[in-house]
Amino acid sequence: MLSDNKDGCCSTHLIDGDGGFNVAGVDNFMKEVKLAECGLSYAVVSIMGPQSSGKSTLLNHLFRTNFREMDAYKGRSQTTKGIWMARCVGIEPCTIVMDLEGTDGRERGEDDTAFEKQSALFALAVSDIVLINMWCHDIGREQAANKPLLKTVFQVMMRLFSPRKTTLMFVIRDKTRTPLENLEPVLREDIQKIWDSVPKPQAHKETPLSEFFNVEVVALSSYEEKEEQFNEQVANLRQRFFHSIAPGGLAGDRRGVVPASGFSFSAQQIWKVIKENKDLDLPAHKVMVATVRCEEIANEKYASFTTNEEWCQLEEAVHSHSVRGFGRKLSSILDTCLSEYDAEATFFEEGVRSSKRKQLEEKLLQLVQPAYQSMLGHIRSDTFERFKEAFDKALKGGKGFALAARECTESFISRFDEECTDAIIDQAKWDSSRVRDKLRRDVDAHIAEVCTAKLSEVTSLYETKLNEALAGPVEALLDGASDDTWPAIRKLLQRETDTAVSGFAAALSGFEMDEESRDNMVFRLKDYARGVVEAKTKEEAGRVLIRMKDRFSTLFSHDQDSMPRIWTGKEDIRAITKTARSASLKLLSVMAAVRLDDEGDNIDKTLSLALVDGRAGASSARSITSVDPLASSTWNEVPPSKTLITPVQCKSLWRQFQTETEYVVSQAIAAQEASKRNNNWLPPPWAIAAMVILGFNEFMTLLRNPLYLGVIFVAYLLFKALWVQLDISGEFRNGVLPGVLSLSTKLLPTVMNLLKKLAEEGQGVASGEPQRNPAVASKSFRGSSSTNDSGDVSTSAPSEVTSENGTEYSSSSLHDKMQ
Ligand SMILES: Nc1nc2c(ncn2[C@@H]2O[C@H](COP(=O)(O)OP(=O)(O)OP(=O)(O)O)[C@@H](O)[C@H]2O)c(=O)[nH]1
Repeated sequence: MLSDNKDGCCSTHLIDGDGGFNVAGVDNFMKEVKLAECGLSYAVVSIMGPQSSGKSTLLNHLFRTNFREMDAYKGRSQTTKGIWMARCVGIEPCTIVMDLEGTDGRERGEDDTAFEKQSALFALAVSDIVLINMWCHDIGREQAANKPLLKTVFQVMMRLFSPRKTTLMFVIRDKTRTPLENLEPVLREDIQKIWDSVPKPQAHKETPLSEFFNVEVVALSSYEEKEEQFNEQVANLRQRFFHSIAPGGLAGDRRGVVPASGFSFSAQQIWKVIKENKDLDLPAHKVMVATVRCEEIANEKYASFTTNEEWCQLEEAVHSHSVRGFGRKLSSILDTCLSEYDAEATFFEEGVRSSKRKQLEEKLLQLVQPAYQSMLGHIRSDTFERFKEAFDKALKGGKGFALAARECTESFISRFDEECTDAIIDQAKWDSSRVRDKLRRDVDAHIAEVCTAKLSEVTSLYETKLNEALAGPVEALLDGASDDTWPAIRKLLQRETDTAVSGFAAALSGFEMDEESRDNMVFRLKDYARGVVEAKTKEEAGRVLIRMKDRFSTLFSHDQDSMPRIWTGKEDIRAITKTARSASLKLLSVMAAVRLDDEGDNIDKTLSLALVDGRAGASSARSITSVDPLASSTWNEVPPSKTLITPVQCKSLWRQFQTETEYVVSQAIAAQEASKRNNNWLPPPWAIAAMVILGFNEFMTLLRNPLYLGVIFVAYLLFKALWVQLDISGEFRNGVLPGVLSLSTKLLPTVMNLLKKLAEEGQGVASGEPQRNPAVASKSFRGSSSTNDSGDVSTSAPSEVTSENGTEYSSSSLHDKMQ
């Protein structure tokens, strides 16, 4: 029910005739006249007076409104029902005027809940200026129509806890010739009388009327009879409503005024209280209105913040990555939101306004906090990742570990602080120290992890170096076991350890470790070096028997020039064996214990005495000295931790060694004897001399008759062929009797075969085919091959035997037999 005229006046039914508050109508009216934007710069004027006393006519002329007026020709009857509201046209600041239903009407009752009283109280509560319309002729009259009205006004005024000072403007209508100067005192006297007659609460018993009201009086000519004058006087009166709220203006003290945006709610609540017939506490009402309105504004601003595009984008972005200028952007959005609240709530009661602002701020900050935490999380993880990269780069660039760690930590923690400052929301001032602590912990943990990895890298590097520098040489030194082996190993260990330790200490210097930790690490490296030597020695001790056999074999089968030995019979096999065994025993004694601490021991002597030197006499003295020095599981001077081969094990190993080398020695002895036999093939010199002297005649006969020589030569060839065919020397190798038996079985077939071959060859000669003598060819071939096999052997007849035997006696053959 909103009406508008062409002049821009807008009016609405505020309260209908049944006392119903037109909420929608008022809200529409407020939007239409943009009342909410007025803040405190607005005034409310209301008019009350007897029914059909020309109120609407006056208001329409005074404020250019469009209230319904009674048609003059229809007679006096009620036109205005309830309360109407309109905006005054052309009056600044915005002035709202309310036209109240006329009093004294026959339609309403007289009790306290009468609409007349309720609307009067409402008008007093919300208006700055109340116009009281009265007929001029009612002034001074005892039964005047305005008296009950004034009584009502003064009575309801008491129901306001802290009444505001309202301007009561008495508008005298249809003024007579009596000038206003004469009328006014009479009117004021009437008013005073009514004030005095009104029962007042104890607190206001003595309070004068002027405490509650500014009383103004104006008189207007009759609109119906002197319209021109009426219009002129109304125009003058209109001037008084311009800037009515300014100091000294027509409006009252405006103590209970609520900001324009809260007008609708305030009016509604006041009407509600009045309808419930309760007293009106305006200050409390003001606070209540402020509370409700500020909350409404705050909720509105909160809602508009949640849908703010800029904020939504920022929130979405910060979920996935860090946003530059996050704090600045968010602070600005929050600031705008709070400023808007401030602007709208500025005229409401300060205490309420601030507390609601605080609540709004808290709610907003609660809303944005996850985004801030997310931002801090991004800053932390980004900083940490960048720290790791920079730290790695610094280390690769050769910077000392501790220095790099210190510089990178400082640099990235301060970068984190900078970025946190960038993310700080002005309104919140949240503390980022917990996230900073977490970053610090992550950084420290990473440094510790890298430190451990780098230290183990450096350690394993130097351990590898030590391993390379020690394992091979130690093996070589142990292989050439002698009295100097352990001194040499100790020297090698010392030298290599010193080299490694100096390099290791230099590498550790960058870590700036405390002295104790560094010493511990150096100590562990030294220990490792010893461990390498010990492990190598242990490994070699595990295959000492093979080493001993190798050494024995090498020494036994080779002469001083490392040439393979040929057992010609001149060698002293016993001495050679003893030397080789002593050397092998040295190997055993060297590997029996780890001697890195240069503490003398008698292992070598004990072993020599027990196994080599003392052995000759041992058998004879066995019955006398029953104590075996090797019958023990520990060496006297060596702790068990350093013992690799116990005395008992040495003994057992030596027995095994002897058993396994015995065959080689016996083979050598056999070879030597065979060699001796071969060398003794020719008869002794005296026999040769006897043969020459005694066979001189036969020799001369042969010289004289060459035919004998030819026969002898043929016989020799036959004999030689038989020798070769029957392998006579081979057959007799196993003894005389087996040789004779074997030859007797093979002789006849071989002779037959030989004769057959000769016959075939004779036949070949008879048929005139030139043919080589196969026996000669065979001999020539075998002779040359045997010469090749024997190498430097040059004896003629026995050379083949020697050469064949010589092959068997060579060092390699001996070795093969040992294996
Ligand atoms: N005598 C006289 N009559 C007037 C004056 N002004 C208006 N009227 C007449 O009084 C009658 C009622 O005028 P309204 O303006 O409707 O009066 P009202 O007080 O608004 O009436 P309700 O709203 O019903 O209480 C109309 O016929 C007017 O012409 C005036 O100054 N003097």
